[in-house]
Amino acid sequence: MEFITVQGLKKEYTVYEKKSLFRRNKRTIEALKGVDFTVKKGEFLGYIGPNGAGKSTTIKILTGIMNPSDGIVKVGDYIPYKDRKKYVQNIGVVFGQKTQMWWDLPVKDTYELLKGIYKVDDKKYKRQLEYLVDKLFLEDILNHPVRQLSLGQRMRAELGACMIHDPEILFLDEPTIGLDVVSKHKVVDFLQEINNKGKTIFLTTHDMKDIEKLCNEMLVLNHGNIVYKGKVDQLKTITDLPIKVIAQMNINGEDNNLNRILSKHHGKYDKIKNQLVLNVKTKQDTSEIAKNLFNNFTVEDFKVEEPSIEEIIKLIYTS
Ligand SMILES: Nc1ncnc2c1ncn2[C@@H]1O[C@H](COP(=O)(O)OP(=O)(O)OP(=O)(O)O)[C@@H](O)[C@H]1O
Repeated sequence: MEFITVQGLKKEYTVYEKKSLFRRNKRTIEALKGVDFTVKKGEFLGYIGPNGAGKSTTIKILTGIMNPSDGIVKVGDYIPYKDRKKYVQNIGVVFGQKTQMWWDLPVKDTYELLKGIYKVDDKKYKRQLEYLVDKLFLEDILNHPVRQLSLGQRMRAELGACMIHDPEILFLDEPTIGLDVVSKHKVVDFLQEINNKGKTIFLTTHDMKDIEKLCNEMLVLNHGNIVYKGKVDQLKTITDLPIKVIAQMNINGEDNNLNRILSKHHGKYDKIKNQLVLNVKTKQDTSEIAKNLFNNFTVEDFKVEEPSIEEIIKLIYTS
């Protein structure tokens, strides 16, 4: 079932640039140029793109903060920018670079204010708070003012805040930005846990490791257009970046079999390091090569290196 539907989404910003004391130029920035995608209920979607691609603009429109210039946007039964008041009862939002909590209040007071704003009944609030304290390790920070928290503690508190009303969907804009490894683990594990429980998550991040770990689907945005949508692991099949086969093996003199492998797979044999490096097109090729090498040579070490998601993304961004 589609939960989010976006069709032909466009957003233009008008900016004025000062030309002289009395004159200014009007310029239109096309931040989104007709974006289409759907997100299913329970999906964990990674939304990525280089700086200025239009990710924040999309999130602002999806969360009802901003109107689109054109196109259709539907989340559940709502049109975010039209039904804003009712709509926000059903969503949770975290902007990693901004706090949405009351800076001077203890975390718990913010939660209680949110309880009132979202009209969460006492029993449900108590249950949800217990759950969040347990899963986000909030016990020690509940009574601390937000301004005293470390970035990692604050992010856990923010995630708790956006879950007080137990929304169906979360929009997270860079929730792990600047976090150390331990804090990041806690956030990532929590997101995995709530997605396993059925929450739909729309995540923007520059961190490919988070995307690989968490997301089943991904959208890649570049210059206001979607340039890839599909499974995270399938991304590896859309570029022709080679798979590297690296073998440690000692070869004396000329060997016709080796020469054939080298020319077929654009490879090199380094006689000083005793190392063979091949650039292979498909995974099937790698098992054939392994068979051939192990049958015909003394192979001390053999490894296959697939292109990383970072390399693929870099290629997509620059093409
Ligand atoms: N309020 C605004 N007024 C004018 N131009 C804007 C405004 N907000 C964004 N833009 C422009 O729209 C384009 C898309 O910006 P957006 O912030 O959505 O990108 P982004 O993918 O979120 O980038 P980043 O990763 O740097 O946050 C950029 O060219 C940006 O300069």
